[in-house]
Amino acid sequence: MIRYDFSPALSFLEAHDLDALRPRVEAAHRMLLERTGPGSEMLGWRDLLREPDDALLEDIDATASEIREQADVFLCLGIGGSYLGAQAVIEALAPLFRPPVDTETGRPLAPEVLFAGHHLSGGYLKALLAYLEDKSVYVNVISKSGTTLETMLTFRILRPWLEARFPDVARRIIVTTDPARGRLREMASICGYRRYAIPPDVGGRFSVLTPVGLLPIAVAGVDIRTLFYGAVEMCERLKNHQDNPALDYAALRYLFHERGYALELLAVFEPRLRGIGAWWQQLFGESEGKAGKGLYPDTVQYTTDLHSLGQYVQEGRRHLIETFLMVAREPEPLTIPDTGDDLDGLAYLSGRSLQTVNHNAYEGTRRAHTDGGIPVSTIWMDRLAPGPLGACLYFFMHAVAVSGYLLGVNPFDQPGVEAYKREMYRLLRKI
Ligand SMILES: O=P(O)(O)OC[C@H]1O[C@H](O)[C@H](O)[C@@H](O)[C@@H]1O
Repeated sequence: MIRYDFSPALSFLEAHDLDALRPRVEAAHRMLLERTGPGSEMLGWRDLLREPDDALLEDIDATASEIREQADVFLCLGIGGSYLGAQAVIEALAPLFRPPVDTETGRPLAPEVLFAGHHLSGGYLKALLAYLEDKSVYVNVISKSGTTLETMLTFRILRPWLEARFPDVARRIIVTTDPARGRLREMASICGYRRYAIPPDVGGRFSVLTPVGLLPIAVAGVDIRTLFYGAVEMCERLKNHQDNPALDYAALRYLFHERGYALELLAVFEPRLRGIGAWWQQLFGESEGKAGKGLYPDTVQYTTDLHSLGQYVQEGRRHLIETFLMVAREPEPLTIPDTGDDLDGLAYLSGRSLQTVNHNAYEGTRRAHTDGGIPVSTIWMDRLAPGPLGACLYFFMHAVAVSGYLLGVNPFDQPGVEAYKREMYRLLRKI
């Protein structure tokens, strides 16, 4: 379900570079599989795929069905890995605009899934509260630590608002947090909120296939079982050293990192994949950005960004590599009509699909950027559907673990994130 084509990038390397790196790539891969690398206590994101908990998937689906029945809005409070995975999969697979409506009742078939607690904007939250007025609201408070300021402050503001409007408020608040510790866990126990557990050995940026991502994704109407088992299948496939696209991707990134490249652009041609890019940025940035190492991860959405950043990518500083994330088979094509005239000079495209034009835009961009001195490679997902997307999520998680080990860092911790928090709390205690 995932194919990685790195042939264009090879022209920027010596013939033996990849083969010379192979033993180190396999050693890094063995570290992951045999749990001998740094951070091996945090490999729950693989274990939950190797021993699927079908009862949990069914429970999440049952809760999601209740929420889909009862709620107009499902509000997810979380930041970083506690919302990026859910947002990414929902953006990729759920209806793009308003959810479909029940033809008899006129009610939307699914609630709007909205996000908050991912910043400290008072204006945003005031506008959101006004929007939620007179709506049936369920809230999922998601925090592994149970102490993250943005999430918990937002919940502090929302709690009285919910209590004033919903007599069954305890039923409408679902907490996803550590099963044994943290303030949020205690609050849920004291206030009688329903709880889902984030496995202690799964880090936030690796938690999309736990209840952190799966409950919001299920509420949005996405088939979480097929998503989950797409990842299970990919986890099984990537156990082999041979014919392993995740190892090839990790190796290519490492080779260019060692040759002084500083950034990686993940380029998508489908706006629905922009959220996957944001999730990928945290996954790679937070896993590799340590000890002065790591390619800075950035996401671009083409062809849109070719009209704003295309100049830089084509002729700016040659310090970036470009990885395209493409969908091989598009859903129902949109055909360009024959308008009976050629006023726009585009009559020659009549009868072709817009998807065909977009794919040719990709091919043209790939060639131009290669000619412009950018090492380009492409990750192909065969369809934009739950199974292939689950495979894609696991592909990136597997690749970043191996890539982090190649860099000689622990891919599963994030000590640097505490620095700004220390400064911020020092100031907050003085206000
Ligand atoms: O889930 P939480 O504990 O609230 O953490 C949410 C996010 O913030 C932390 O500071 C880390 O940088 C992230 O890895 C994490 O996903």
